[in-house]
Amino acid sequence: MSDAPPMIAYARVAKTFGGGRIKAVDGVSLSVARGEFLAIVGGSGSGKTTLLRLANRLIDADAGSIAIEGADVRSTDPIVLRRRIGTVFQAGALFPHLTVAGNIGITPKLLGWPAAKIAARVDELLDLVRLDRAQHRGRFPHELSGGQRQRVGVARALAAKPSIVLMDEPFGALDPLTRDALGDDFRALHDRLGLTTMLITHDITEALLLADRIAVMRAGQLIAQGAAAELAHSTDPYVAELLQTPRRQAKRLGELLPRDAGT
Ligand SMILES: Nc1ncnc2c1ncn2[C@@H]1O[C@H](COP(=O)(O)OP(=O)(O)OP(=O)(O)O)[C@@H](O)[C@H]1O
Repeated sequence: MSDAPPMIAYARVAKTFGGGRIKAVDGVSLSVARGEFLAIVGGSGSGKTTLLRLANRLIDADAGSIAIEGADVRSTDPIVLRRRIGTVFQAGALFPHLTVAGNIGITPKLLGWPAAKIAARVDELLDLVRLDRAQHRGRFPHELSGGQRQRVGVARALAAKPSIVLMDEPFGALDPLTRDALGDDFRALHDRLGLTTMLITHDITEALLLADRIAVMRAGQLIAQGAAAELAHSTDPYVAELLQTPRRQAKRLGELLPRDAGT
């Protein structure tokens, strides 16, 4: 066992809004190991986005602490934090007036990289997210499909070589096939680059298929966490309910698409 601290560690974290009336995050303790892919699932308003925003200090916790590689985020310069943490949000989060190259290069530009180095990095990232360089570099976001926009969003998040990627429903607005392909591609990138990823999704099937571990949020609380097989043994009724749909679908699809069909 390594003594290295977790990449991300939440300890009894709480965050309220509305003068304390809304407990968005309510006493959450959660560790994410280096190289781990963690999915956060839960209903609307359960605190998923708030949990993610606390990690890169878009908002600050009211109680508890959050550490990145053992260092409290409150004592880390937010600029340094955002360089180490890439973020990908829902479709449409690109700057509409900037080209693909402009969008991908924005963080390196803010960090003062020379133009030639930014251009080389943009091309490298276009390759990484499997978009043809010449075809896409000069396009504007409105000239791209939803899936291409999200690939640019991933490239932008990776531009300054972060070790952590936070994703908030990144594939939510896409058609199922594009969503599936993008999810698989990102998972491969996560593995190849040795990233640590936290991904929010409403879709428990997506979480089960992509993540190493799943954290289940409900009313601001973390009610369960574990790999698929561990969640399958949870006695929590909400977790059981969440797993019902993928179980039913898997059974039905297994019946509709028998392995030996057509042979
Ligand atoms: N800036 C804010 N001001 C006031 N209330 C907020 C703010 N941000 C979040 N909330 C409230 O905190 C709770 C948790 O919100 P959060 O966005 O974290 O949930 P979520 O699980 O990400 O939801 P969704 O899946 O719908 O995006 C909700 O009741 C929400 O209305």
